[in-house]
Parts: sequence; C-alpha cells; structure tokens
Amino acid sequence: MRLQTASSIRGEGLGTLLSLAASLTWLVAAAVIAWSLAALLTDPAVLSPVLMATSFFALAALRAALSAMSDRCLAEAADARIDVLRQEIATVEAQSTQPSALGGPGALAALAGEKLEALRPYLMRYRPARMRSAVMPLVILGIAVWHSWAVALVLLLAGPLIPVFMALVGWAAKSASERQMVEIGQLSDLLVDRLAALSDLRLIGAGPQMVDGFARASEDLRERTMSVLRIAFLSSTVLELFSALGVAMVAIWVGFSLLGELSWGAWGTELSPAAGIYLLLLAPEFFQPLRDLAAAWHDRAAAEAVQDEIAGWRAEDRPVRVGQGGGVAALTPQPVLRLSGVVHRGIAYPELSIVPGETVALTGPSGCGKSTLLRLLAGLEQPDQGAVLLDGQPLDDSNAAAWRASLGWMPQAPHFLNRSLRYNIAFGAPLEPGLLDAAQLAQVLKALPKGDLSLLGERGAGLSGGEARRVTLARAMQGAPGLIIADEPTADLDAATAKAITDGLMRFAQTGGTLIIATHDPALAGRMDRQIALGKSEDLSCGI
Ligand SMILES: Nc1ncnc2c1ncn2[C@@H]1O[C@H](COP(=O)(O)OP(=O)(O)OP(=O)(O)O)[C@@H](O)[C@H]1O
Repeated sequence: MRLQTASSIRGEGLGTLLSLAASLTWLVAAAVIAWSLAALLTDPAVLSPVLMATSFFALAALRAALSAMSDRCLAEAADARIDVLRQEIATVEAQSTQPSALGGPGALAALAGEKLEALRPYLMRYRPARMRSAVMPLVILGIAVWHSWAVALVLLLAGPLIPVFMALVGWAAKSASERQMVEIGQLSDLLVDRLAALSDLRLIGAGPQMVDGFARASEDLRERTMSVLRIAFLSSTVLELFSALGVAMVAIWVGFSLLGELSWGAWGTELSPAAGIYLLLLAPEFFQPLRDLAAAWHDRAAAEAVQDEIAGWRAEDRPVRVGQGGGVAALTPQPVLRLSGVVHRGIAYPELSIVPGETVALTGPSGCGKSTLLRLLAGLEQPDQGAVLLDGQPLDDSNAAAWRASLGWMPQAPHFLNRSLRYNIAFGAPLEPGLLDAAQLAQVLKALPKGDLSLLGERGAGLSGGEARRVTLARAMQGAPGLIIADEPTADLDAATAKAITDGLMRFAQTGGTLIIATHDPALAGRMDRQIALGKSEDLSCGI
C-alpha cells in the first residue's frame, strides 16, 4: 500500500521477525520437555528437575517476551499506517472541490473510520503468519524427516491441504467483504442524509418511512456481515479438522511405535521415547502457523476490499483547490484583483479589475455564474481558462493560502460546527474588539440565555436565519480581513434584518475594506460603488 512511513515498515519487519523468533523457541522448549519426560521414563537418575524446570520456564518467559514485543511493534506499525491513510483522506477531501464518487460525507467517514480499522488485523496478523508459515512447517518437517519418514509423510500430506482450501475460501471471502464494505458506506451515508433532514422529515410525517428505510438498510448490512462470518466459521472449522486429523495420525503412529506395535516408519531403527515425544509436541506447532495464516486470510480479504476502495478513491480525477490550508500570513497591502480571459464551466467572464477599498455588486439572473465567480476570486476553484490576477500575479499554489488568509468569506448557505457561537465565529481565537457590534450581533447575544457560549447545531440550531447570517458576517470580519466576499448576504431576510446586514457590511467598507457581493437585492446593490451585471447571452458568455 502506498504512503508507508519508514518507521511503520521497520516496525512491521521487526514485529514479523520477533514473532518468528517466538515460534522458534518452542522447538527448543519442546526438546527440553521431550528429553526430560523420556529421562523420567527410562533413566530418572540423569534427570535434574531444577535444571529442567528452570530451562523450561526461561524458554516460556522468552517466548512470551518475544510475542509481546512483536505484538507491540506490529500494533505501532499498524497505527502509523492507518494514521497516514486517515490523514491522506482528510487532506485530499479538504482540498477537493468536487465530491467523491465513493459517496457523501457518511461514506467517507465510514472509510476513514470503520473501514480503515479493518486493515488493523490484517497489518498485525497477516505478514507474521505468512512468515511463520513459510519457516516453521519446513523446519518441523526437516526434524520429522530426520526421525521418522512416516510422521514426515503425514505432515506433508495434511499440511498443504490447509493453504489450498484457504485459497479457495479466500475468493468467496473477498467478494463477501467487498459487498459488506459497500453496504457499510451506504448505511453511513443514509444516516448522515436523514439526520441532516430530520426536522423536515418529521414535519412531513415521513418518520415511519425513514425508520423502514433504516430497517431495510441495516437488514442488508446484517445479511452481508453474516455471509462474511459464515464463510469465516465454515472455513475455520474445516481447517481445524485437517490439523486435528494430522496431529491425531502422528499421535497414533508415535503411540503404537513406542508400544512396539509398529515397526516401520523410523528409517529401520526403533523410535526412541525422546524422539517420539518430541514429534508429538511438534506436530501441533507444524499446523499452528498454517491455521494462523488461514485466520489472517480472512483479515486479508477484508483488507483487500478496503484497499480496492481506497485505490478507486485515489484514482478519481477531481479538481483540487489551489494552495494549502491556513497558518499563512495575509497578503499586505491588499492587491488589485483582475480577471483575465476567464472561462469556467462554459461561462466566459468579463475582463474586470477591482482595486482595494472598492465595493462591487455582482448582479444578474440566477445561474449566470455569480457564486462561481466569487469562488474563483477567492481561489476556491481554478478557472478552466484564463487567470485571476493579484497585482498581475496569477492566483495559484504559491499565493492562494495567503490570499485566502486576507479575505473574509460569507457563503450563501452557512455551515456551523457543533460548538459554541463564539467558537463558530473565531474558531478558538480571541474575538476582534468591536466585532459583535460591527456584525450587529450584540443585541442578538443579549437575547440568548448563554450568550456567545450558546451551542449551535450544524445547521445553526437556536438561531433564526437572520441571526445565523449575522454570525457568518462576524466570522467573515474576524481577523480584520482587507476584503469580504459575500454570496447573497441578504437573501430570504426581512427588510429590517437585510438592512442590518447591509449596514454591517457598509461599516466594514467605511474602514477601507473591499467588498465583493453577489446579490439579487437592489437595495444592497445600490449601496455599492459599482454594479457588474452578469447575464447569459446566446454563446453562454457573460457581459457587463
Ligand atoms: N460544483 C458545480 N459543478 C458543476 N456545475 C456547477 C457547480 N456549481 C454551479 N454550477 C453551475 O454553474 C452555473 C452557475 O452557477 P452559480 O451558482 O454560479 O450561479 P448564480 O449566478 O450564483 O446563481 P444564483 O443567483 O441562483 O445563486 C449553473 O449553471 C450551475 O448549475
């Protein structure tokens, strides 16, 4: 997978080796046990119980320590990988100007949260299990061949059945996991959509249909999840059966050989008790890595489904916002803003120039491209042709962040965070002095029981439309920008509230600020220095 960090690669490698080392210690521990038990049976005088117990417990402690260290390295490496992917999703989505084909915010949240977590068991278990399966069975087979061709034959026949069956099951598990992942994304999207429209749905009495819709979607997800689990349980049962049969056959051969009932299978010699017990102890360990790999195979199927989804998401060719996010000093002094040969989404915009301190209204019929022009001017989108120029320099990656830091943005549909009103204005920074008065918010706050600490929902719950608009005006003025770009700041407001917003904007302009406003409101447009009327003509170009 792309975007591995050096430390996560090191952690995975080290964790995998430690896990192999932990398994290898069993070969020595089993030899100590076998030799001690055999001595007990044949010549107890040579047995030193203290030495035997000490060696056994030291080896057990070593094995436990190696396993714990391995788990820790692998867990840290998995955390690092998942964090990097989560950051990638957050960064790319923050930079994209178009929604992902994967789905809405719910689907993306499910990908960044729940689905990425499906990678964790794979990252922690699959590679170590694969490494153990490549080494341990071969080493144990070598030991078995040395002592008994019969035991080696049993292991050789039973062992490969596990990977073969595992591969067959893997196909079914992967497609079941893919269907489950799609279902998780769709259910998350449905949840986000319905929650956003909850009050409207209640008003039109669509509650029962909504509940039915959820019930259907969760039932689908339940079925998908059950089919994944069914495959997992069935396959692990079959695999357990193979390994149990293998171990049982070794045990039968060893038991009858030690009893003297079988005289074949040990290269013509008699099987010694130590060798017999050793083989008996090693047989389960021959199958254990293969069983671990079979379990991790399911993790792999789920992880591959997530990886495919991430690969599809990465392959999307979406336009990105120019420049990185905040943390950059604002442009000073304010530049002259110019449009040069701009054509975007089939709309040709007029050549225009706006100097600092000017107040400009963009007017024109609905759909003519006013909001789009504001987004181009703010550097939130890049024009298909032509350029937005700041003092003659094209607005691009080199200056977009600083440009956006020097302007305030009042969107047509305000969005809030589920935090306090104060936080929604300044995002944790101290409020500019006089800001609440300038945005005509002081009176509004007096009427709220908790004032500026009142909690807002994502859609501005607890505020009227006009009050919400004043909050976005305050947000746009916070940080003393040189320019405010406002999209329909007085739309849907009564005359008195519209005037209050207009007065707030004009007060900003009187302090020398530049205003660029898209509006259908003649009263607001009339108070601007200049009006630029955009209008659709036959060839879809706009003109002044
Ligand atoms: N993200 C987008 N992707 C594709 N087309 C878009 C997008 N946003 C707007 N458009 C299209 O661009 C054109 C201009 O839209 P825009 O919102 O800029 O118009 P407007 O003049 O602001 O309209 P209104 O006065 O109704 O707000 C419209 O035809 C619209 O469908």
